[in-house]
Amino acid sequence: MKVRLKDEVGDAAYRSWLRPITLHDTSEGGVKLALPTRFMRDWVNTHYAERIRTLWGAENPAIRNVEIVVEAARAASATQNATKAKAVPAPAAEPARATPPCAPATVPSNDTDELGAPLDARFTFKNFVVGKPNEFAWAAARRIAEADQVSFNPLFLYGGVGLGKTHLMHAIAHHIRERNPERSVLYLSAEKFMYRFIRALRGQDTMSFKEQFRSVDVLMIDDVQFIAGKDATQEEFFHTFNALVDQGRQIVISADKSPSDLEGIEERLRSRMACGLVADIHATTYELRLGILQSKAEQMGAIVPQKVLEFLAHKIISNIRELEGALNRVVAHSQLVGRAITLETTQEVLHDLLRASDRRITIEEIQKKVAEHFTIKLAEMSSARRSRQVARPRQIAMYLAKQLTSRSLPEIGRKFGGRDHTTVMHAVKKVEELKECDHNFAEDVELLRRMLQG
Ligand SMILES: Nc1ncnc2c1ncn2[C@@H]1O[C@H](COP(=O)(O)OP(=O)(O)OP(=O)(O)O)[C@@H](O)[C@H]1O
Repeated sequence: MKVRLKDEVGDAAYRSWLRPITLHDTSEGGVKLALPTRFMRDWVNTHYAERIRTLWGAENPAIRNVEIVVEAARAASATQNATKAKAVPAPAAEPARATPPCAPATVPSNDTDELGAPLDARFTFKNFVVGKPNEFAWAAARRIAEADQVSFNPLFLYGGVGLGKTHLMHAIAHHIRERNPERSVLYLSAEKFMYRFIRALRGQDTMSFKEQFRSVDVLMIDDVQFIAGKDATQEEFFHTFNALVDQGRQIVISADKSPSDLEGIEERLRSRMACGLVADIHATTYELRLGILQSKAEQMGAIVPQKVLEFLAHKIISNIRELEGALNRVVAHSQLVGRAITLETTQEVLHDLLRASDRRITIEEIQKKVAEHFTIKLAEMSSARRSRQVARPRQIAMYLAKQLTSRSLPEIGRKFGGRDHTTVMHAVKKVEELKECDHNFAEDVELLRRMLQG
């Protein structure tokens, strides 16, 4: 039968799907054929089962029932590998996330596989402070973490830089693993997904890539905006996504924008990503910032006067990562010099940060100043017009926004008529190139910078 099938489906498909089939057991009138993973079983069931039954029936008329199953022993080891694979260090090629100060780092693992990315042990629900800006995302994340059955698929979390998307994703993974260690949870960045995919393509090993990704119970992909414009990776992700949803597995995705605002992502993938629950995390409020500072100080076992916490919550408003960094600096300084934390020492230690936040230049200010300087309408900063007369000042404004504010590329792009982060990147590069080769241009940009910095 296998020879016949090989002729019919071709060598590659045969090697991928049919050669691994083994005879599981036979009973009167029936036979069970086994495959090592659920994904392979489902694939063979969908694509080849009918043909197998016909051929089997022709060769063995007494066999009326052919069932395709997952062989327990091999399946268990496949699942175990997938489960273990998630908590291992990222390969060197994956740019590491900045490790926050005092970080007790990641959940340890002895595994050598490198499918997923490590989880930060501090990013739990217990350590996540809930407030108005994030309560919806938090509630959705808890629901996913606590549910035994998929209620909405995928969960799509989005929000600005450093507002807690990764923290919530790790919290979901920790919670599921604690409650149900049997469930395989795979967390990784979209960048790492792409890296793994390219490696599989190069090594002509896409079969095992597909198998690994499609046999997990929960797949979590962080910063999906990274695959914007990466067509092959999107295609693969699209199929992985569909295969998992079809099998009733949970998917959680994060991004810096909502699915409908993601540029460079194919329409069919965007609409798939939007069809579950989309939950956003808004910019922080004073109350949330204060709550987070209190919680972080407590976790660090540091005595920080309430006045200092309130001062920081008022002053550091950009994002939670920066807020946390400021508190870490104040506490570290006090421990190193052996002095209690006061409002004065805090101002001293953070003088650079506070000066920047006192005179925080906004993107709107930059747009206005640049538009005035080049005598174009302010609206051109966000318009779709591409003539040099308006495009160049727009690029300069993007460049200055990158230099003079702490906004991320996607945030800057949003302020310029919802442009993609790659457009901002291109603008920054272009202005840098022009500054190098055109002295007058460089002077113009420098003048604008000085005017903005007062
Ligand atoms: N509600 C919260 N409670 C406690 N800590 C928080 C909260 N939100 C964010 N943080 C902390 O802020 C830092 C940045 O959060 P995180 O890395 O999750 O942001 P992000 O939204 O994924 O950012 P990016 O867009 O850069 O990927 C982390 O140290 C995280 O623990």
